[in-house]
Amino acid sequence: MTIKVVMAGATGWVGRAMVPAIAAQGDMMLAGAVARNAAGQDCGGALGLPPNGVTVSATLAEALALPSDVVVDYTKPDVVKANALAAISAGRHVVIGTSGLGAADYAEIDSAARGSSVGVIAAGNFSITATLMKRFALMAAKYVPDVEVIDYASAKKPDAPSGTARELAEALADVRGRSTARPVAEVSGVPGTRGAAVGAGSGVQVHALRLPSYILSCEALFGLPDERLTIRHDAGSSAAPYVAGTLLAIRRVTSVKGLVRGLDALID
Ligand SMILES: NC(=O)C1=CN([C@@H]2O[C@H](COP(=O)(O)OP(=O)(O)OC[C@H]3O[C@@H](n4cnc5c(N)ncnc54)[C@H](OP(=O)(O)O)[C@@H]3O)[C@@H](O)[C@H]2O)C=CC1
Ligand SMILES: O=C(O)C1=N[C@H](C(=O)O)C[C@H](O)C1
Repeated sequence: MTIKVVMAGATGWVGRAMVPAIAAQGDMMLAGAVARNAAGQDCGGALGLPPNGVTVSATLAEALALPSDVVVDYTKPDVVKANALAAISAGRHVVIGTSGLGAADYAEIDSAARGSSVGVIAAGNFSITATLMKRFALMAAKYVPDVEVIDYASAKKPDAPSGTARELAEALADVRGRSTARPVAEVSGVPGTRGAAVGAGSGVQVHALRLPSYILSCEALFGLPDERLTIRHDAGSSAAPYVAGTLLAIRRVTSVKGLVRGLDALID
């Protein structure tokens, strides 16, 4: 079966890496593309590639008027949830790369997907080394309950924390034991400097830095008396590392019902 894929955010940093990658797969075809500024243009031409016969739509609703199986979203944090729910209600499976959503949003998306008998795979980071970072951090959290997350991104990133840090903190909060840190409510001075708690229960403190020069780096810091462990991922300047994980999710999502969160759930 050929998987017909709609790429929402086709002209963006990740989308423009995904479009030729999808076209190069023997079991996939690009069935639609969404981006406002290139609306009406041939998608290949809009990316400086040979024409591919897919006309860019201004909205996902427009792209959903044509047949497709999977919608991939790499758009913006303020667009992704509505896109995902619209795709689900149109009976499409969804792969979510866009950041900005948390556990409550994903619970809603999961319920909608189950209601429509479609699958959703979402990952804050589709790169293999970021996924390993999450896996190693979750292993460490079983032994070391005191952990905090530092989230480094560019000065212009519109959301905080990043998708990478949010998924990591929410997952860490689910497995780690009781922190020995003084509760933030009992801290004097400027308690906000202790970061924000992300995740269930008392959460995991996340500290988001936004500075020119960073793409995305994420650190889980674990502390025990007289020793520390740092597990860190650094993203580079190309979108290439996200392509293979997103293609894997496109293949897997057609046999999923409801939400699967994290690329780590798809790899052994
Ligand atoms: N999960 C992962 O592994 C990764 C996640 N990300 C996340 O993915 C998201 C996208 O990142 P990136 O590719 O850098 O973003 P870009 O800003 O480079 O691209 C965004 C794309 O979405 C389109 N878009 C934006 N707003 C709308 C809208 N309202 N309607 C339709 N299309 C829209 C843009 O086109 P136009 O403006 O013309 O509409 C563009 O094509 C971010 O949240 C980022 O954090 C990034 C890398 C990896
Ligand atoms: O906005 C970005 O650039 C990135 N965002 C993703 C996130 O929010 O975690 C990750 C990616 O490495 C780059």
